[in-house]
Order: sequence, then structure tokens, then C-alpha cells
Amino acid sequence: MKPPVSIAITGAAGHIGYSLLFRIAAGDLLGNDQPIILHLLDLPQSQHVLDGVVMELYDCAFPLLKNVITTDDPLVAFNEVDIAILVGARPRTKGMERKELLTVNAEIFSTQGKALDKVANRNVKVLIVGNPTNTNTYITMKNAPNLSPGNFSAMLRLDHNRALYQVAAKLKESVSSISKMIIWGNHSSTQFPDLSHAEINGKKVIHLIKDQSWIEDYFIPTVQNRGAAVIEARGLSSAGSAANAIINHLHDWIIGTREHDWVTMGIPSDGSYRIQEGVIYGFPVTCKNGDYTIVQGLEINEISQAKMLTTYKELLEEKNAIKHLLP
Ligand SMILES: NC(=O)c1ccc[n+]([C@@H]2O[C@H](COP(=O)([O-])OP(=O)(O)OC[C@H]3O[C@@H](n4cnc5c(N)ncnc54)[C@H](O)[C@@H]3O)[C@@H](O)[C@H]2O)c1
Ligand SMILES: O=C(O)C[C@H](O)C(=O)O
Repeated sequence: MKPPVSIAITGAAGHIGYSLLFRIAAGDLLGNDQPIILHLLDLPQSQHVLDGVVMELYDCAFPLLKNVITTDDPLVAFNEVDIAILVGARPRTKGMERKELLTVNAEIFSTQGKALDKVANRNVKVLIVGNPTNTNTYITMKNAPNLSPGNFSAMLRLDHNRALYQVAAKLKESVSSISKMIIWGNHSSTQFPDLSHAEINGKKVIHLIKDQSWIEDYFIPTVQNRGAAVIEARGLSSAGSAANAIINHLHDWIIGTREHDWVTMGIPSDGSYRIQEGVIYGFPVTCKNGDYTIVQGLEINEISQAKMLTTYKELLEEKNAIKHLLP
């Protein structure tokens, strides 16, 4: 039997938490031979909800679930954890842009960054989900100077999956036949869902679609605004699809990406594709042995470059707005 992996999840009493915990405990993240210990963090007023969730987790009799710790203290939640999933934050409601959450949520991530810095395993993999995810990742990373920047990533996998589905539906092909999708930049309505490198069985998707207006007028805005469309329809932000994207993101980061494919992760730029070093930007990456590598050498035309710049500029503005929260 392998030694257990400790996984912290913040906002565990919330909607995403409820869709996520049971799948992790069932083995969807790390496989059905990997025992796990869950560290669940939520606010003091949500502890009673968390107690109910823990009863249900135990009632599933998951063979892999070795222990569950609940707490309202980040120092307890992150103590020696191998993986930290930072979900706990306020979601937006109808009519809001995600960056409007910066002022209400940013503080959470400076506190939690400091706690991770103090007590987490030095190899901890930290995935920030709470919005606005890119800038919250920046705040968390900057407040944890003793951990490597490579330990932090923001979630753009939901956008990546949304893009895969739109193409699969358009071409009546299976989702798994599509490779090399990219979401550049911010998890916001300025993101650039880029089809120019995507392939199906070695053929370029853009040559199969043969309809530039579908790409410009339907595909890109649909993916950019899908979060808002879900909020409009459900009255609540995505939870099931977000939990699924969390599992996909961490699974691929830890276990590795498919051959001849890549995934999108929000990671600190190393200067690639003219994005200033340190900015948390959605890039195509391959993963192996627990590390990611930015896919290099992709040809970027002028139109794509302009779209990549728009979303980059928004990230610089967000970064500027939270300067006071950086050490
Ligand atoms: N990156 C993405 O793709 C993506 C997708 C969906 C949702 N989100 C974001 O995820 C966040 C959570 O969404 P949700 O639907 O689960 O919201 P929710 O309101 O249902 O749950 C949030 C939980 O976080 C808890 N919380 C708040 N502050 C906390 C703190 N300081 N420490 C610990 N817990 C805290 C709340 O008590 C609550 O239980 C939102 O910011 C949402 O916008 C991101
Ligand atoms: O759109 C939101 O506010 C929630 C989430 O970021 C999403 O993309 O569904």
C-alpha cells in the first residue's frame, strides 16, 4: 500500500467542494491505489455544514479515504500537505465581471499564501480556483516566497474543456479526438481561445471547420462568456464542471499529459510569447514527472498576437490593483 497523500481543499463546504470531495475520495484524481487524507478548510460559520459533508464522506465507505481533518485555521489545513486546492472565495453573481471580486477575495489569498509558505510540504502543488483565479494565484505565490513559483497554478482548464466541447459538437467528433487546444491569458472574458493549432487525428481543426465567422463570432465569445451564461441559467456559478476541471488539471500536472497533446494551465510566465516574467498567464503546457513545460515555438500571427496582448494588459491592470497585498 502506498503512503497517503494529504490534500487540502479550501471552501470545502461550498458548491464546488460538494462536487469535488467525493470524486477525489473515490480515486478520480490520483488513481484507485492511492490512499488520501483530506484537510478541509472553511470559515467558522460553515463548520456545521462541513460536519455534514464529512458524515457523508464517511458514509460512502471509500476504501482510499484514510482520514478527514476539518478546520477554520489555514495553518492546520495546510500543515504538510502535498496538494492544496484553493477554492474558498466569493463567487460572482449575474452581471458581474470576475475582476470585480478582486477587492472581496484578494485578502484571502495573501493570508493563505503566508500559511502555505510556513507549513506546507516544500513540493506542494497549489491550484488556485477562487476568482479572479490568475491574480489570486499571483497574490498567493508572492506571499509564499519560500516555495518555488513552479508550485503554483491558476485554473483555466474549465475554459479549455469548454473549447474542446464546442469543437467536438461542431464537427460531430469525439472530445478525446481533439488535441492542441489553447486558452491564452486570463480566466476572464478577455481570454483568447485559440483554435489555430488544434488538431483532430493530425488534421488542423481550422481546415475542417472552414468557417472563420463561426470561430470569430460564435466559438470565441461562447467560450469567453460561458461562465456568465451558466450563472444566468443556474443563478449560481459552475460547480460540477469546475470540480471536474480541478481533477483534470491536477491529474495531468501530477500524472502527465497525453502524448502529442498539451493542456492549458495558468502559470507564472518565464517570458515566453512576449509575456512579462512572473505574470500568471494561460499557456499550453506539457507535464511529465510532476513538472510542466511551456510549449515553445508556436507560430503566432498578428491577429492572435493582438488578442494575446489584450488579455495580458488586463492581467497587468489586475496586478496593479493588488500591489498593496504583496509583501
Ligand atoms: N477558475 C475557475 O474556473 C472557477 C470555476 C468556478 C468557480 N470558480 C470560483 O470558485 C470560488 C468558489 O465557488 P463556489 O461555487 O464553491 O462558491 P460557494 O460560495 O458555494 O463556496 C465558497 C466557500 O468558500 C468558503 N470561504 C469563503 N472565504 C473563505 C476563507 N477565507 N477560507 C476558507 N473558506 C472560505 C465559504 O464559506 C463557502 O463555503 C468562487 O470564487 C468562484 O468564482 C472558479
Ligand atoms: O464565471 C464564473 O464566475 C465562475 C467560473 O469562473 C466559470 O468560469 O464558470
